[in-house]
Amino acid sequence: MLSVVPTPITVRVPAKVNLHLSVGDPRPDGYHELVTIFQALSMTDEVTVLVAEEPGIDVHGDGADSVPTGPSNLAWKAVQLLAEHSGRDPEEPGVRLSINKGIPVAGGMAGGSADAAAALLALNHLWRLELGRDELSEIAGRLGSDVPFSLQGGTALGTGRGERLVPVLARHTFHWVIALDRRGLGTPGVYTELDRLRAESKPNRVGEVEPLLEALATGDPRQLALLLGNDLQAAAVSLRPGLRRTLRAGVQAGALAGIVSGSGPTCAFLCTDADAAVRVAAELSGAGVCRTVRVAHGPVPGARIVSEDRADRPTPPQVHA
Ligand SMILES: C[C@@](CO)(OP(=O)(O)O)[C@H](O)COP(=O)(O)OP(=O)(O)OC[C@H]1O[C@@H](n2ccc(N)nc2=O)[C@H](O)[C@@H]1O
Ligand SMILES: Nc1ncnc2c1ncn2[C@@H]1O[C@H](COP(=O)(O)OP(=O)(O)O)[C@@H](O)[C@H]1O
Repeated sequence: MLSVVPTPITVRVPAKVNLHLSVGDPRPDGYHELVTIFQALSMTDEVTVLVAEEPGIDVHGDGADSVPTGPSNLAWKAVQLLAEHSGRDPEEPGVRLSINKGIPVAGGMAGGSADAAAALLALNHLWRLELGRDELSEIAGRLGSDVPFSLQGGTALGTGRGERLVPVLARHTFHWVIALDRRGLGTPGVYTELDRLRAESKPNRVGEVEPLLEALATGDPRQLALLLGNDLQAAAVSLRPGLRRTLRAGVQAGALAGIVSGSGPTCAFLCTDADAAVRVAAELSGAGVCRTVRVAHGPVPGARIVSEDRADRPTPPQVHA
């Protein structure tokens, strides 16, 4: 018997940085109420989904060794949730995932969330579910607080756990230098450390978000640099004191400002323009304060299909006997 097998679908999905991250008190469900501004950056993962009798995941690229390939992989959880949602057997979804990591693992740049968002979008097409963005975003929010933003991309205001999003006007491109640390930091531990610090002293809190929204609208990186703020930074630095040196080194290298990205330990440095970012990156890599340095820009779009060769297209499909 002949059966037509849809060809694989690849989705490219961006990392994020939080330009503003205001963390409230813990809620009864253990999450913290946030007011955050996400920006999607030009560091990306690629996730390919393909129909396969033998389900599974393979992971390639930077940090692949520390990404789980079993059921705890967030992208696999996305496969199972979407299978369940669409009446398939979540234990036998009949697909393989191939993940190519360009986003640092456990770096505070939402790499796992990005892969989950990519898997949702790719399967929506592979399985021809035709779910709209709102429905996908609702499913994404059940996988993790950052997953809806990985789908949406651009620049957005996040509230609630970070999953309720409103797009933000940011007409200009901002240029960043990203300093990757040698080891990751676990997100829950960083939130717990912030609660601990707050119980014993009164660490500074970031201010209101409105001035930062105005700076984004003007597109002036100097104005934006003055307003970057992250309540989790103190907790990340407390757990990883070496980050203080990294943050200082980036500014000494010529960045306008530096910030810990989300729960860290990655640090993001805002630069005046693309040339300045290249200069800062070169100097920072020579300072020996981090594992590696990259240049990125934002905002960029959220998860999007970069290769699609569906059976209903004029190109011939693969045919398996
Ligand atoms: C800190 C942030 C900032 O954008 O990102 P990362 O730096 O980790 O990428 C996010 O809040 C991380 O979002 P995400 O990684 O999706 O977190 P989730 O899977 O939903 O939750 C993991 C754990 O983080 C804590 N958590 C997360 C979100 C939130 N608003 N309050 C919390 O306290 C909880 O301990 C939760 O059990
Ligand atoms: N697809 C995935 N990519 C990366 N990490 C994953 C993935 N699925 C599960 N994880 C686990 O999630 C943890 C957090 O990873 P990641 O999402 O990259 O960081 P962060 O939450 O700091 O943004 C990792 O330590 C890893 O064990």
